[in-house]
Amino acid sequence: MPAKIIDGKAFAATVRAQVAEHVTKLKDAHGITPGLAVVLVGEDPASQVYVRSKGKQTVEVGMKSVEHKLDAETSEADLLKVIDDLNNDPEIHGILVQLPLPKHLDEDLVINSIAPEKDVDGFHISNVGLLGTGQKSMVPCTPLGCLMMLRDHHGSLSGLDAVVIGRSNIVGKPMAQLLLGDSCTVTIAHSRTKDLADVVRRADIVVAAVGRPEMVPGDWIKPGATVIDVGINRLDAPEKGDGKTKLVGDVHYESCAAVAGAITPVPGGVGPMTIACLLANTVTACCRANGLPEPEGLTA
Ligand SMILES: NC(=O)C1=CN([C@@H]2O[C@H](COP(=O)(O)OP(=O)(O)OC[C@H]3O[C@@H](n4cnc5c(N)ncnc54)[C@H](OP(=O)(O)O)[C@@H]3O)[C@@H](O)[C@H]2O)C=CC1
Ligand SMILES: Nc1nc(=O)c2c([nH]1)NC[C@@H]1CN(c3ccc(C(=O)N[C@@H](CCC(=O)O)C(=O)O)cc3)C=[N+]21
Ligand SMILES: [Mg+2]
Repeated sequence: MPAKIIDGKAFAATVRAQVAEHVTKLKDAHGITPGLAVVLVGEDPASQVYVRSKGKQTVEVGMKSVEHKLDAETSEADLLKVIDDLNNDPEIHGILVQLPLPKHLDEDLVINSIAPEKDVDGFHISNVGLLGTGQKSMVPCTPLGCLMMLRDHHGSLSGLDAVVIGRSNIVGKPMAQLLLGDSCTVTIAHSRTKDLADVVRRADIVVAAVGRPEMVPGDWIKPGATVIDVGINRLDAPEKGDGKTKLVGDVHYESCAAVAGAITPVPGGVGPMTIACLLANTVTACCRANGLPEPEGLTA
């Protein structure tokens, strides 16, 4: 039987509808509008597309959207000043600094300068520590989106073998924490892992977050396993015409879909869920800032 395709685009639309409903409540009952600020340093075209689509969706769910575009040579002091102003702005409940930053800027320092309660990416050391100790935190958007799709598909994840390929601070590590929190037996694989194929073959759940186009072939997948493809790789697609490109994930979709029980496509899988979870985190942050009840089912 071919795999069930987990439709992240449709799922994200339902998450955004829940966010929009909660935003309306906040406005009508309390006169509060959640606000999200996105800070982009430099002119990476891919980041610009992504920032634009976040801004558009933020407005569509009824929230305030602010974009700070700083040039690539911005000094650390100037960037920290922008963040400090946003930390102190009562109309801003969420702050996202688009990564990666230009090399002259210290990413850890910059991220840790965001007020933890406004850190809707969940990258601040304080949120990382809270998540790792099972306390209420801001949960990173991409892993949260993956978790929502996994819970929806499986019901309970308890006791399942999960393999996360990739150990980055923004995807792999927090993903592993969330799976552990849902009582999976978790393995984190990376570039030094021996016999990756054998490790992946044991998994009921495979999350691929590597950044290598189509590197996971179908013959690594246990029949019936769930495959979550986080990878976003833009490749040239001369077959579509001159200068055209296409997006592919970190798994080889066709061969994996032939053996998996369920799989997320690229595009239309994890990506849209990431943005929806960013909006969800912003509403959650706004509710916490105002001592109001949080939307249910929109965090881990
Ligand atoms: N859909 C979405 O919303 C998002 C998608 N992404 C995408 O997810 C992917 C991963 O992103 P990110 O976590 O930031 O990437 P990083 O480059 O930060 O991390 C990649 C990880 O993959 C590991 N890795 C590299 N090569 C191999 C290999 N041959 N075998 C096993 N492991 C390997 C690395 O291991 P080591 O640590 O040993 O070097 C590292 O831990 C990218 O394609 C990115 O574009 C990212 C964020 C959001
Ligand atoms: N501070 C920070 N937080 C992030 O969450 C963050 C970041 N920096 N830097 C870059 C990565 C990447 N990322 C994506 C989110 C959505 C899509 C997405 O919506 N993708 C669509 C396709 C978009 C297209 O066509 O290009 C899809 O998969 O269907 C992709 C990638 C978030 N990131
Ligand atoms: Mg990275």
